[in-house]
Amino acid sequence: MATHGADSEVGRLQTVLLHRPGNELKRLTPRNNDRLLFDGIPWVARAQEEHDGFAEALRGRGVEVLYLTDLLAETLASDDARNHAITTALAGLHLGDTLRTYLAHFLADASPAELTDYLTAGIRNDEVRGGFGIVTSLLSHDDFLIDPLPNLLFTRDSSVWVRDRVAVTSLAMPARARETQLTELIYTQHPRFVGTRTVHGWHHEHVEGGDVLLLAPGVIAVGVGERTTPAGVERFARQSFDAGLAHTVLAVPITQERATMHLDTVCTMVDVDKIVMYPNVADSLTAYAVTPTGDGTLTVADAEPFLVAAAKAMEIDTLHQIDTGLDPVTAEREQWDDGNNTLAVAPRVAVAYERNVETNARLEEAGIEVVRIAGSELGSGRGGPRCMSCPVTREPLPVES
Ligand SMILES: NC(=[NH2+])NCCC[C@H](N)C(=O)O
Repeated sequence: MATHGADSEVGRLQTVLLHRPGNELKRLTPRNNDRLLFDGIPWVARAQEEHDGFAEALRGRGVEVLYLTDLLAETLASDDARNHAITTALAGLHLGDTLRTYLAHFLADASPAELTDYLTAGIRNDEVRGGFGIVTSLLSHDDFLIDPLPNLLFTRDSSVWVRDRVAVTSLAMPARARETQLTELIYTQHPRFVGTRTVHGWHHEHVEGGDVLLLAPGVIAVGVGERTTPAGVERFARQSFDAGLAHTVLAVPITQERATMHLDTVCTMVDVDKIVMYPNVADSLTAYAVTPTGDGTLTVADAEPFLVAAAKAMEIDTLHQIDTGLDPVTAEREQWDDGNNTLAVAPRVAVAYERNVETNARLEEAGIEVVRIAGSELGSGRGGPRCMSCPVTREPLPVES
């Protein structure tokens, strides 16, 4: 088993998990896009081109790019994994036994590549050639029997590596819940990952990877808002302490609304002690430091300004906020377009959407090298370079002497 893991947001990125957008995006219509968490209908071919540009930019920096669908298809070569994937995908109570039995046979006959496509792009009622019964008649022709997963694109949310373990997350929105069945399958059954120890899981309280920031080795910030719940952060903190993954978890309340669905929509680390932050929240963001007591209980400190609590936990003088100095309107526009959602490939080198001209200029003024990528179509799902990537391996940060 290769060694995987990450203990920061900025250690040199070695291996990353991406999902190249595919047929699942072709399922989006003006009637289902809200439910499927897209703000528009992307031009799929262009989204793929943009995504290929993203992957190339990463490879150009020496990063190994893994694709989720490749790993899934390889995983599904095993009968055990296939059976598991089929059973969980068909567990929904909307199917009924007649259709479920038909689909189970149909999917069992599919090749690993075909099955991967069905599991990610879904199956519509009118695409099925058998299993006809009362459910087929009463569902409408465009109802999904297996939901498509257009948000697989945002691999950050469906798993997160902390040190040498991977947390399979628990996604809050029904449109995304099934994603973690796939990441769990990959991490438990793909030959590359067999033996990896996991924490959390889709059956636990909600925690999404976009809320989890590895501020420094041993210090994890977790946003709590639309996606990660208070109970989710409690469970995650306890598990992280028990597994020796962290000594402090900072629970960071964020506004429960779409524009700030995850902590990484308002701030991301760009250096060991530098964070780019949406100016409109910078003054109000707070954190509760959660630490273990040793007897299994948790100590919760009073809320403090986020940057103060973070610096204390990280044992540094100051966590510097890159002051983008933007006026509130420009700041709000660029936040919406994921200007603060950068992916560090090394300390002081960050991938960002080219469209966020002002934020990028401020990053450069602060000494951060910005690797720009196109994202006009990718951005319609509301996610930037950080959301679209799950770091599997980062070089550990050098230990300060
Ligand atoms: N880590 C993130 N900010 N992910 C963005 C996810 C966007 C996705 N459409 C959703 O609503 O879930």
